Amino acid sequence: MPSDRPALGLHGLRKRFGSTIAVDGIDLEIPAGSFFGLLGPNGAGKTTTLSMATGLLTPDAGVVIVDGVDLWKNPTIAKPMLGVLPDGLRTFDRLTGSELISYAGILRGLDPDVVRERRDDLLAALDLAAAGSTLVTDFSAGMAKKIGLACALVHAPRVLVLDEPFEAVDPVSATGIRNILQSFVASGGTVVISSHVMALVERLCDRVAIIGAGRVLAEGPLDEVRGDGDLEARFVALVGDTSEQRDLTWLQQS
Ligand SMILES: Nc1ncnc2c1ncn2[C@@H]1O[C@H](COP(=O)(O)OP(=O)(O)OP(=O)(O)O)[C@@H](O)[C@H]1O
Repeated sequence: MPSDRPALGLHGLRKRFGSTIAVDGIDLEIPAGSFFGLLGPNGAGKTTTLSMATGLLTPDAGVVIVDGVDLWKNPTIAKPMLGVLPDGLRTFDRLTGSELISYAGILRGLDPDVVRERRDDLLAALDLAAAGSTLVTDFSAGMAKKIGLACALVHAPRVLVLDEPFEAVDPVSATGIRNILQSFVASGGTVVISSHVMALVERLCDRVAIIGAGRVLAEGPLDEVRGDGDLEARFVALVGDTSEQRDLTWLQQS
């Protein structure tokens, strides 16, 4: 059973890169057992937020609490509770997919026999048989995403934080990933994803947050955030269309 304690709490998170304020005071509580969607336009601060929430990027200010443990004060206790799929993080590209999953498992302190068993399960479940013996450097974008997901899952963490897990993944694989994540949540696990695909978020997530310019614009149960319309309409209403309207007449073919 999920506990009453939030699986992940972000309190007053801030991050600035030079003159760019990427995250401007984000507060979010993600209940245990929820499937949480983090939405926002390009450059809204999703990746920066998730990087700070998972110990990959030091916040300028703020606190991250994983199941009651302060991540930045007690990383050795908090980090093993997380399974993280970062966005575009470089990895060891002279390893095969299979070796990379094993490495992730060993790094988490798992017994080698357990690692082997889980690695084979993950390669099969994520349809990664070919990637198992392919060097990371030769991966397609979708293969890299799926191996990254396998590395995030191998130690059976309590909380999965996945930055755009469905990006570049084919529809059959996406169905497999959806099934894995949904049964993880049904068993009491917590999933946080960022995504630009509204239909997917509406289908999977029970809670969402929409962020813009590094701030939370709306947060809560999916039905409350989207209100009477759909999520895309709410997203556009909150974020606004900032693109300049121009007719690209030079693009017209006749
Ligand atoms: N390492 C960095 N150095 C400088 N600026 C950065 C860095 N990382 C992010 N930014 C800036 O911080 C802001 C937020 O970026 P971030 O990648 O968090 O947004 P995002 O919501 O994940 O965007 P997208 O949907 O396009 O992936 C942007 O203005 C970006 O240019």
